[in-house]
Amino acid sequence: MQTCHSVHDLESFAIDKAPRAAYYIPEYISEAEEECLLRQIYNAPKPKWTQLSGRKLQNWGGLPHARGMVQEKLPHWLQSYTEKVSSLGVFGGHCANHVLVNEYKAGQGIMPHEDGPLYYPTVTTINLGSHAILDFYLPISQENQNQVPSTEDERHILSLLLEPRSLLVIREALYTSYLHGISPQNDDTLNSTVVNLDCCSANAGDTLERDTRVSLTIRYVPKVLKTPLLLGRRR
Ligand SMILES: O=C(O)CCC(=O)C(=O)O
Ligand SMILES: [Fe+2]
Repeated sequence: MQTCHSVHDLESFAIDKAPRAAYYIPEYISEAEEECLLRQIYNAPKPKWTQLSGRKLQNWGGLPHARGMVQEKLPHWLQSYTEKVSSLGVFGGHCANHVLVNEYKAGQGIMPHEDGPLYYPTVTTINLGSHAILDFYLPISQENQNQVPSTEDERHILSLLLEPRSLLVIREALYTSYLHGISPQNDDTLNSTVVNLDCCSANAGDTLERDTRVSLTIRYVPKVLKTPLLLGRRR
């Protein structure tokens, strides 16, 4: 297995058939690390979970906000992964300070969306438990609505298979100019729109049954505020 310690090493994991830039590293963490992460996630206090319509999530590091994020210290079990991923140099020399943990049961997903301007324009995802198919779409905007097809199917440009223990990195135009989402299904048939099968253990034509998947989306929020607690201490 190739090792990956810097942006330079990362280039060898670039997915050529995707617009710039997607990187996919299979078996980025071990089975023991995967188990340990899942144990920590499910050991978190119940109120840490927020139930949304198609998934539930844990937010770590603070709530991103236009005025700045009041930063919260990451727990040690996440800190080691934010450091490991940041050492790839994907956050412009900064260390990731924010992690969303998403849990999807079979049949759940996330609507096509952009991650928005509060984050540094790179997202890194550690995949746990079960696979997902991440779909990318051309967005519709005021300016391009006449040039872009109207149905979601027609705007779909490609998909990526995310297998358990892999790392995905999305940045540049693929991050800023496309939408991404996961459709709410119980299984996925791997067709020719899945462009990273060369690097996966599953094969074209396979149908993969979904089980519970947990993703860690690790990001850097550039705008942070000093904590009110610290400000309050000044005399
Ligand atoms: O679970 C995933 O891989 C996608 C999550 C996502 O798009 C997000 O948290 O913004
Ligand atoms: Fe997203």
